[in-house]
Amino acid sequence: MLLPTIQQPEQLKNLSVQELEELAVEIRQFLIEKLSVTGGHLASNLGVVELTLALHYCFDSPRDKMIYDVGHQTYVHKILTSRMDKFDTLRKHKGLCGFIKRTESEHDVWEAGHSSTSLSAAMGMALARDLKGEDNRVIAMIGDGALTGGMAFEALNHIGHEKKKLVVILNDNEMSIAPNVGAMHNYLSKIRSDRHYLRAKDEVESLLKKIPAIGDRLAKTAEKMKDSLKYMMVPGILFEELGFTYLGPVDGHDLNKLIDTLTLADNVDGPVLIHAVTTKGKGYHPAENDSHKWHGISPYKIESGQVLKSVGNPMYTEVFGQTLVDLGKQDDRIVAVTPAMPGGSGLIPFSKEFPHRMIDVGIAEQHAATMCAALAMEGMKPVFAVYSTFMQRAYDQIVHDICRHNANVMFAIDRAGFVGADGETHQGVYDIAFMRHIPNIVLMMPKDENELRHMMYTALQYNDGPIAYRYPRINGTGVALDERLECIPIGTWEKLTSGEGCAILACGPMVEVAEEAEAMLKREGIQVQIVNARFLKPLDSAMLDHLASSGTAMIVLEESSQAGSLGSAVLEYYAEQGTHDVVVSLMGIEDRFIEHGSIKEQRAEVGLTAEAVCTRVRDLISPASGNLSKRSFPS
Ligand SMILES: Cc1ncc(C[n+]2csc(CCOP(=O)(O)OP(=O)(O)O)c2C)c(N)n1
Ligand SMILES: CC(=O)[C@@H](O)[C@H](O)COP(=O)(O)O
Ligand SMILES: [Mg+2]
Repeated sequence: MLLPTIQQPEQLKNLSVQELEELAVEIRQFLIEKLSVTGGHLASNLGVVELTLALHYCFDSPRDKMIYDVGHQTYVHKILTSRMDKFDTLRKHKGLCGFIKRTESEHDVWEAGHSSTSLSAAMGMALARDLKGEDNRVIAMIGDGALTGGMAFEALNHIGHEKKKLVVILNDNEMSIAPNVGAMHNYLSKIRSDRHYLRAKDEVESLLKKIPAIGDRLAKTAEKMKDSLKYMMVPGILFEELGFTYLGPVDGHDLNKLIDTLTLADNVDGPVLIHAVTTKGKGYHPAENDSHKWHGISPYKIESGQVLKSVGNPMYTEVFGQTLVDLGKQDDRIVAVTPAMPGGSGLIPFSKEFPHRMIDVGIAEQHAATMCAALAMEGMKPVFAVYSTFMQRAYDQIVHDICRHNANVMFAIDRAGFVGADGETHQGVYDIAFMRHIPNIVLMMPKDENELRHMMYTALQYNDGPIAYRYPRINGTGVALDERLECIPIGTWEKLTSGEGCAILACGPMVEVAEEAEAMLKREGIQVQIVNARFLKPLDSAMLDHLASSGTAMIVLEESSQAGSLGSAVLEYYAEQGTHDVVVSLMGIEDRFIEHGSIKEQRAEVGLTAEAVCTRVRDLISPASGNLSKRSFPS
């Protein structure tokens, strides 16, 4: 066994290619075994074993900067950089991060989680290197999916212009999470698969070499012919025209070829793009067969590939997906738009029912948002189905193209709140803050999956501009689903208890936390009232005025950034109303990034628990509290 002997990447340089190949087998076995217990991004990592070995064999990390796009495919990098023994804690609370993490290793030089940033980072590091007069290499590994992200094209454009020495490894496995889409994908497929195309290229090149330079006029003709033939035959001409030296396509599992190609690339002065062709899920049959499912996988049985699904009520995402099918049958104006997340967003049923009305635009949130605005302006009812965290990419398009046009776009914001194992790069905790201040937007969050369905129906009937509903990455509550859907009056909250006493204004899954706290406090003889603050914009001003006039102390309980979200909106409201003798205590997420772990652990870490709510209520109502001194600013 070679793997246990590898503590540092430089040890690879002493191995023969055959030994590297043996190491690749051991690494795959290690990944398959470890992730059968922890879960994680198995397919992507199985696909980059040889690429990562060749990278560390040919270059010298951390002096040479290795930048991984998204960073979900860095388990092999972590194995080779002394973290093998931590894989039992992969994506666990305070354990090994599932993405690149600078605090874990000096070899982790660029963190991500969101796609398509690697080329910009590579350009920045190459520019800094040259300005400092240093000579380290800069290598970025980007997948074919990540290459569909607009940022990647911005960076390609700039890199090709500046012609800095750097290497881009395009890991082309034909897959994003789902099968990849787009014209770039089709172009790469042509290069990858047209063997005739490649054979012809050799013949053409040998022909071109035979054309003697005869006299100036003919020589110019020959040159033009060479260019046009090259244009037709040389694969990767697109990248060549952008200023890169294109090398490939090369078998991304052939270590000999990879090492030769990386060595060749290292001798090119200027930007090089290596087109590596790989198989996502390589080496594990279930993952190779269905790399969409095995992109991000739960624990599984190795022999059968049976996933050990956690039991529980249907996820909110599932209820969303099924309800959208029902609504889609009633209204053929509905078009679902997803930036590369058809599976994760629950849109597969809708795409099967309405293949022409589910549009996957690739990893292109900005394009998706603006396209939705135009769809709406042409009378369609677009659903922009997007994870909260990835919607951050489209902030300007939401302001400039959707809300300013007051376009009837419906936002289905999934993964709202803590997301668990993906951690800080994926937490859906900022969208209330960055959406509620945009004019014309209506923003809702249901207390359960039944209310989600009513909100989806409300959004469909709403024709006064953009309207959004946000829902979490958790199982539903199991509440019965109404057959008949009705509109919820815009801007109305829901009083869930008849009692008086301290009011807990809770949204989304925090309603359940509030109900748990209410039961605990009742046993102490303390009454609280619970309000389902299901509209984040507009607020229920009548309810807020009533609470203030009755002198009720309030707690705003939300699984989102405390700064700028619902709690801030309530404080702003009272300030604008000149209501100064009101007590509002905020319970949200403090001003820091919350790392990976379970959602339960993340909530506990920031005090979004029933116990913490009870403590806050007791503090608020205790005689010593002196209400006014308790006017609460974000804690
Ligand atoms: C901005 C953004 N949108 C969506 C995602 C979700 N996402 C994570 S990995 C991935 C596909 C990446 O495909 P590729 O780059 O080809 O990597 P592979 O997994 O195929 O190796 C997507 C869409 C993301 N991380 N960032
Ligand atoms: C790496 C990445 O961004 C995606 O794979 C993401 O992890 C998917 O998240 P879900 O598992 O919540 O769909
Ligand atoms: Mg891919």
